[in-house]
Amino acid sequence: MLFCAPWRKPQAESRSLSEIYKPPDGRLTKDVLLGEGGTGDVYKGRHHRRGVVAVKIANISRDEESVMRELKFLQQFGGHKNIASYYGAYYRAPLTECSSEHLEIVLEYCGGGSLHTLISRTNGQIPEGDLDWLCLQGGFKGKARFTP
Ligand SMILES: Nc1ncnc2c1ncn2[C@@H]1O[C@H](COP(=O)(O)OP(=O)(O)OP(=O)(O)O)[C@@H](O)[C@H]1O
Repeated sequence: MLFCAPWRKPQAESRSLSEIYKPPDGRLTKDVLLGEGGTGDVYKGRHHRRGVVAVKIANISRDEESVMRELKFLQQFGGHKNIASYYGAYYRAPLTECSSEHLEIVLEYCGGGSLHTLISRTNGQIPEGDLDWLCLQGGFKGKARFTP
């Protein structure tokens, strides 16, 4: 049986985003562009402790609410076997007065590519065994089964 936690009014966060999401203690590098999403571009990168990761550059100046919603989701569900793990987020101040503030969201790198890529690559003819596996999973991170 499922129980819902009682709703509590969120406490006003008095700290700034730059205080909450401090830049990493080590280095986070970005390499090739993996894709573009609603909240920002995603790069393959390397984190000093996690190794190969995906880094989403989320523009908080443009739509802070969507970015925070996505972050909340990742913090809550990132440990699920079908959802990329969330490793942390780092605040990047604007470089100039005209540029934007960003959060660099560090995620588990999923090397299998997207379902969309798989459909295109197989011309819509996903092998039956793979299809069974995908349906059973209800989604996929692509870590085990497919290679890019
Ligand atoms: N953890 C990851 N590992 C590998 N590639 C990723 C990862 N996350 C995203 N990508 C790549 O970046 C693309 C954009 O991902 P993103 O999650 O930002 O957007 P989306 O899910 O396609 O759309 P939306 O932002 O609207 O939810 C994906 O299609 C995928 O190619």
